[in-house]
Amino acid sequence: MINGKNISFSYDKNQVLSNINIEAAAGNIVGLIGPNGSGKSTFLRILYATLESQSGTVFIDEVAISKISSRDLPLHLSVVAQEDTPVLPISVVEMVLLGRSPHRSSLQSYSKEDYQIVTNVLQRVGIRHLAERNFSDLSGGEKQRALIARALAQEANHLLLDEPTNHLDIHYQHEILQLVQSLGVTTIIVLHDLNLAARYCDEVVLLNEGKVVSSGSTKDVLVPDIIEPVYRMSVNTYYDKDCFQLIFSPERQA
Ligand SMILES: Nc1ncnc2c1ncn2[C@@H]1O[C@H](COP(=O)(O)OP(=O)(O)OP(=O)(O)O)[C@@H](O)[C@H]1O
Repeated sequence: MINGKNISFSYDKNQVLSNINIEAAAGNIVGLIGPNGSGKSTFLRILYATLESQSGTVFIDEVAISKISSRDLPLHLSVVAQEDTPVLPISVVEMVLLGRSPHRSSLQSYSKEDYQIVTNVLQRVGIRHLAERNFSDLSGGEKQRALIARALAQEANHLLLDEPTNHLDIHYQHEILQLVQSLGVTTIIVLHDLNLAARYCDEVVLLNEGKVVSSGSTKDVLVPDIIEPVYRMSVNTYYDKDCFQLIFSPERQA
């Protein structure tokens, strides 16, 4: 379980999060959605402890994150963040192997099992053929899949993803989210595409201007009355087999 309780945060005097609560129950996928600048990435950074909130607490399986050492945290929590590019040249396989480092001491070399896990996750995200390529030479979508592979190689049972479908073509957007769904890992995922959220998330938390506008089951939150004023778009819903989806059109000018 991942729990953020009463989280507030300001950059200097600019308050960007006010009293945010989120709960991802074991094995659930919770979507964090909201317009540009609503505070999603800031909130996610607080959840993985690269930013410290001025008030509130984050819990991983009911243990306050401040009580988990920085060495142990990656055993519990994998993260795919935005702008996560290595400074030094590194091959794809070396990059994904970094996901295994929390499982060994700094003096230990990677084991046969580590290499096997890395081969498996490269296969699962569809980039096994790129294993020996330089990471920084990959396309945006290939890089994104390598970063997801690294998070999977980490084998933590909690996952935070900041716009993992960024740069991915429509096939891989669905393939990666199906993969995340198949893991059964407790996940909080920032998504801009509300139809992907509708299809793959169990619950969503909708932020606007640093506040929670609505949270709960995906089908209760992603409804026109809630979505239209936040995104200033006209919204209709329809069912694609058993999954509801949204159709957007610009609001008519008066
Ligand atoms: N390092 C920073 N210093 C000061 N202000 C910041 C910083 N990072 C973000 N902000 C501001 O905090 C607010 C929330 O930004 P954040 O990136 O969390 O929003 P977001 O919902 O993830 O946006 P987007 O959908 O555009 O990625 C914005 O007004 C942004 O300008």
